Amino acid sequence: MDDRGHDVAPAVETTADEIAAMEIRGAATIADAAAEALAIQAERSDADRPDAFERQLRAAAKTLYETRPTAVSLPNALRYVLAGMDGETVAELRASIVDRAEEFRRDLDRAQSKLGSVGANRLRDGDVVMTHCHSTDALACLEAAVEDGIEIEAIVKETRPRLQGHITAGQLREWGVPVTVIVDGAARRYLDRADHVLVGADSIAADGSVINKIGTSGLAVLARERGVPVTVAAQTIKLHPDTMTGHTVEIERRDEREVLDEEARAAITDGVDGTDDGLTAENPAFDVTPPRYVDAIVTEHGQFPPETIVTLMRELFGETVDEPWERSEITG
Ligand SMILES: O=C(COP(=O)(O)O)[C@H](O)[C@H](O)COP(=O)(O)O
Repeated sequence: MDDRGHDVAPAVETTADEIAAMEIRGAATIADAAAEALAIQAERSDADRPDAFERQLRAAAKTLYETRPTAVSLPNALRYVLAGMDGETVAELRASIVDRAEEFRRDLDRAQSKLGSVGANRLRDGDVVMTHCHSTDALACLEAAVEDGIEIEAIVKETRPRLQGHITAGQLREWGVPVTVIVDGAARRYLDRADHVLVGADSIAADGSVINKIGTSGLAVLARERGVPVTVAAQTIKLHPDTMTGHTVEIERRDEREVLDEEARAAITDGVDGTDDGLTAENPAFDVTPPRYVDAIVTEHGQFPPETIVTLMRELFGETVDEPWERSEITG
């Protein structure tokens, strides 16, 4: 039994804790880790009956699902793997989950490299690309461009409060791309030098809205003002099926101490008598960029103006939103 009251393998709990603590982070990486964790649950299950095995798998999925609410790649991954659970015996069920998780992880990889080639087509020699946060889908486009011999430069927003921009900067330097790191507030000034804004996504809604790291929407508005095109790199696992029926995407609110730690709080309240209940910090982790500020969404199926993404969603999910991220209850 884990701290969340679910009967799951310790390795699944560890993965869930790492996702919650953002040691595993970024929508695609979270999906990959969740699929791997379900395979581990299947491999290590001590269930002696098929119904007990299924219950454990659904409990593991629930434990993973409850970690972070915004990246739809997480429930999409869990549902996809669970939907492949098939067999009459524990051994058959186990094999089906392990195979399905492997297939999922392979497809995720393939989709990202395909998307990378599509996105690289938007870049030309000498282009300067401004990034926000750290997105493996966005980086796949830049990697493909570098591999094609296209010379690019990057302006990397540091991305407060967790500074994921530093991860982006490190990766780009490894590939030999010249990088300028800026504070988030300097974006407007540096957009004058940028030819593209390139970001990832945690979820894409049916109306083409892009849900990504807090600060993305402000950057997109500024980019429109400056006439710099905004490209969103997002595999179809980021398409949010529930938004096809009018649901909105939950925005994660993280601990205020990420914004204002105890030392900073103490410095601000120095001289205030007693407990200063009047000082709070807000820490929404994501925001919503309306489709009118986005020029293109790049997926493994090609690139789309955001307003047309619903057509791709209908093609992939059908009217019943069954495919390819098949619906199946995460809990039993
Ligand atoms: O907003 C973030 C990460 O937020 P956090 O650091 O809070 O998880 C990334 O842009 C998307 O998840 C896409 O990443 P990827 O392209 O790797 O899926």
